[in-house]
Amino acid sequence: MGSASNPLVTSSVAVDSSPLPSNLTQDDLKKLAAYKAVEYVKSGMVVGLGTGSTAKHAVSRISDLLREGKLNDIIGIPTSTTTHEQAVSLGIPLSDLDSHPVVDLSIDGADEVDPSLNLVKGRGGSLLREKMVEGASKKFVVIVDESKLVKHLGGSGLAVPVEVVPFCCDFTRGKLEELFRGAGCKAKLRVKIGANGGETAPAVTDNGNYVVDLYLERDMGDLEAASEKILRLPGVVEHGMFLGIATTLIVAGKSGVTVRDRFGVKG
Ligand SMILES: O=C(CO)[C@H](O)[C@H](O)COP(=O)(O)O
Repeated sequence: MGSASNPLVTSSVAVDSSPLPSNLTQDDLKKLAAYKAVEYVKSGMVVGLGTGSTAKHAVSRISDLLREGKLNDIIGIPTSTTTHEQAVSLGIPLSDLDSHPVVDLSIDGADEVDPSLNLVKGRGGSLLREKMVEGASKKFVVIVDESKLVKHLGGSGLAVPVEVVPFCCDFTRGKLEELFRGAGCKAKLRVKIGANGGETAPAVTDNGNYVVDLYLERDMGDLEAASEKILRLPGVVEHGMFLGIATTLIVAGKSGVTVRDRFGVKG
């Protein structure tokens, strides 16, 4: 895994620089990025299957290509129960990291991407399994529409998720808020919204844990240091900052689809 603080050498390649039709929806852009990413999938690969509204397009594209005989012998490693269910329903053969500890390629969305290809993930709640699978991948292709690009992680003003154990989760929430007080942090336990619109209970991850969402007013500074501080807190399981893990970024925006590779980290 690379370092967030290393200067990066990246290439930016416009694969379709002609502007896209202006009536494309955000979901159309997600699909364009996902389909581009699936071009990296080759027969015989073990493929990490991401979670979320962007990744689901990639999963469904892989299944189409398997059905059409354009791909063969793919083994998918799902990053959530939701993706597991989608892949099963589409007939994609599945396994896990115990049986396939090396993943050739993973494809997944992200909530934020900074200029060094560091990510925030986990607003969909699957950050732990995503980090395990994508961290075990030789290549990790991130697929986003352009709304996900930020100057620094946390810069969207939306959540930076942290998965915590349920035991005394408010204690852990408070400790997390204290850690980033200098960045104007507010830490909130994620709750499930009930059918009537009221808050009912903490949201529970696939691993039986809770999520504390960090909302930052300012840049948290050195990301590796921030990561270390979070992970040192007893009660924290994992956080949603993916530092130096992504190898390729595919962005779909009004001006076209671009691909950026990050060199010197993974093959
Ligand atoms: O990290 C994730 C789930 O835990 C998702 O990849 C992330 O939330 C992006 O989701 P979407 O593609 O729906 O915008």
